[in-house]
Amino acid sequence: MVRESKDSSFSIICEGLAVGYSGKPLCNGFDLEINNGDYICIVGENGAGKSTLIKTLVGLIPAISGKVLLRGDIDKSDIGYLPQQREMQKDFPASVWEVVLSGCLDRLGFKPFYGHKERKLAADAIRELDLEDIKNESFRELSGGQRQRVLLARAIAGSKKVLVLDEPITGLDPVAAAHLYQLLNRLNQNGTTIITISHDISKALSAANKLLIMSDKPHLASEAERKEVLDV
Ligand SMILES: Nc1ncnc2c1ncn2[C@@H]1O[C@H](COP(=O)(O)OP(=O)(O)OP(=O)(O)O)[C@@H](O)[C@H]1O
Repeated sequence: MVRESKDSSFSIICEGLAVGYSGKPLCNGFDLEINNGDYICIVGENGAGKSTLIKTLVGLIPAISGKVLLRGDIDKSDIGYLPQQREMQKDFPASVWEVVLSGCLDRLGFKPFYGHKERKLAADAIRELDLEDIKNESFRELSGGQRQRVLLARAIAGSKKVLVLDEPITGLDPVAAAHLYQLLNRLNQNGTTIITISHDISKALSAANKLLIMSDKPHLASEAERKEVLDV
């Protein structure tokens, strides 16, 4: 049975959720509740279905069975998504500003153009991620670390409620990766709910309050499992 959280103003609830492709599940149905303020790190072996779960959570692919419910003060447009670097177009012919602004597309509804509100959200995200100096530069000419920051700004412009990040440090050098973790911590401390996949488990875990182990039976790690993962 799904528990209603009284402390949070919203929850993302997986109810008997099984994810996969072409009707074939990668896992058994499982229950999970994500509350606002959570920082969840998804871990598991290669091919376990971590990215598939994330894509199902953000609504890019349908669940095989069960469902994802949004409860409380949240809707689909409140969930910002950062795909894996290898899945996005690196030679996108747009400026940093245009890429960040495009994060507000979902907010436009039936409006044909970006308005003052969307421009302000994009400008705030650019400031927050320290991108003002490069905001007129071409996205395709940036380094991997800069690109990742721009894409994070894009996701934040779309929503600061929930950020779903698929291996956000892929391709980043250790310094850029450390900056990214600091930034995610700051966002989380300021109220953004974060759901991330990371292979750098010890770093991700130092910030995450919940660890979701993706396997045949996806579940939140016990304290003992958490310690075990950290010791590996
Ligand atoms: N579009 C797709 N159609 C069919 N099968 C897919 C598709 N994308 C991924 N798969 C398969 O689903 C399984 C899970 O893939 P997924 O990318 O979710 O795993 P992962 O845990 O994120 O792996 P990794 O740690 O290597 O990134 C893999 O066997 C993969 O080959």
